[in-house]
Amino acid sequence: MSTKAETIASHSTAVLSFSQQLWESGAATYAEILRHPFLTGLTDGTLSKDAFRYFVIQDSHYLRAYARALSLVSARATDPEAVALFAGHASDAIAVEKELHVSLLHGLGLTAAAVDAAGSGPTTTAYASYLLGVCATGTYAEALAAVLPCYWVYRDVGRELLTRSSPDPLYAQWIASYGSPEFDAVVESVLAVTDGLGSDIGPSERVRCHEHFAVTTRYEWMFWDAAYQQLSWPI
Ligand SMILES: Cc1ncc(CN)c(N)n1
Repeated sequence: MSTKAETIASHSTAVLSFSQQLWESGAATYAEILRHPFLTGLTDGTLSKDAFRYFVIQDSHYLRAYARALSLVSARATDPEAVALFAGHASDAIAVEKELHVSLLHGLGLTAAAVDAAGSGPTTTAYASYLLGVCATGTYAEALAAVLPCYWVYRDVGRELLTRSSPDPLYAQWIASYGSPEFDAVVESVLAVTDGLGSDIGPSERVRCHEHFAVTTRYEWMFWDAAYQQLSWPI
């Protein structure tokens, strides 16, 4: 039986691009994400507004941390185009929090003050801490592998959900934003940067990249699950 490192190394010599190799580490979780009742409830309109409210509030907190993580990815990049790409995405994450969430929050009867008062929940805090930890202390490739599911999972979920949309206008608005051609172009640019790194990465760093990708894909599932259950701090 081959070890995890040998399996990953054999993929790296196969025809798969680096991003496709990483995707394999999160593929089983991605299949579960599509089946999660939060997402099926978005498209059939049965998701409770309280669960969606929780999600939008927590996503505001998440996007603040995500912007800081992307700034760290930008600082670790050496290619000037990648530096500019991730710095731009960090700035965009702040803008998304302001624009998309302001309109969604308004539609949900929430205010920015309510978002601040709710604070970052347990799953948001854990996910954000993991991202920031890897981006601050890992290599550039590790940082990229950790943030990649945030782009890629949302793009693919957006695409998938767009085929079904939602009878609920607020849910349809959220689905349209991640299923848009503009977001697709953003994700493709990050996948191109990821694939450009593939041959420069050593075996142990490659294993860590796969671990980060698998963990943050799991956190994506957990983020929707936390909203579905409206998880709060136990103490
Ligand atoms: C939790 C989470 N993950 C990813 C995304 C898309 N950037 C998001 N808005 N929120």
